[in-house]
Amino acid sequence: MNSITAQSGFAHLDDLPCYVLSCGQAKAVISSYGAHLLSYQPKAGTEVMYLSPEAEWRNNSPIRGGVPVCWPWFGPVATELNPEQQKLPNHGVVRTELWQVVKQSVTETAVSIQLQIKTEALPYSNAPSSLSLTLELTEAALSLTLSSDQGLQQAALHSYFCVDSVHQVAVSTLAGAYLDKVRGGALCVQQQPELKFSEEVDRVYLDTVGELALKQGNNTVLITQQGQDASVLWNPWTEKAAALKDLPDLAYLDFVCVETARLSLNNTAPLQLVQQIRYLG
Ligand SMILES: O=P(O)(O)OC[C@H]1O[C@H](O)[C@H](O)[C@@H](O)[C@@H]1O
Repeated sequence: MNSITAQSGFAHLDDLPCYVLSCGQAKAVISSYGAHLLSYQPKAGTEVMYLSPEAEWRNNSPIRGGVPVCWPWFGPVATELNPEQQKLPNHGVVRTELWQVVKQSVTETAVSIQLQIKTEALPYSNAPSSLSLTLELTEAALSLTLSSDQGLQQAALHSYFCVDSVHQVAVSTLAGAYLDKVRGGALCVQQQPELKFSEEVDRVYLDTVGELALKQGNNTVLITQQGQDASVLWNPWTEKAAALKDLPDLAYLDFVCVETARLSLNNTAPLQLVQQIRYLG
């Protein structure tokens, strides 16, 4: 029977408020803390998302792993959004807030939940705004849709995908221009369609296509994106992983981040950012 059930705690994250969605063999777990997807299993025993065994959620910590929601800025806040130069967190303000569940739906073919957060004022605007994340699970795929009636903001679905070994993974199609944050944001061009990992990667791909494929061995995860103007590929590699307190030193081997992002600060259109994840075993 398809269902949505409330659950307290997930993995080692005691008391974390969660919802478990089941659709046929597929299962997803989302927390209302940050509207944070924690797990996606297209079938029993097959986990698609990476969750750090050292992730924390108390004391205002964003959860390391799953799908953090970044909004209304990505990375360090841009000066345009922070004219008073306040000390503001990386990746916006909603990763560590409790969201409200505003809709739930269970049918024979799909299970969905919508979470919403309202803010009275953002650092750069006194206008109230609201943001919602809809998670839809079918037997074939999991979709995350992040929407807001506001433009002029940044947003990202910062997905951590688990891999057997980062050395064995390729992400395609990523040919084209990218900003290399490991090299001070230098504008570079990738000639080949695939990205393989052999060092720290922190790249903002600008010519981003609607469907990316994360391949390893016989498995492929298809990542379909809409509403994005960039895809961010991240793996911290050895030194940065060791420096992150909520990630085991060797955990850089276990995941890659493929992030669907909208980074333009000039886009006035309402936000509608979609990432759909499909596992082909
Ligand atoms: O440690 P966090 O705030 O979660 O950020 C983790 C990473 O997110 C993105 O991938 C950025 O491009 C990286 O520069 C950043 O290090």
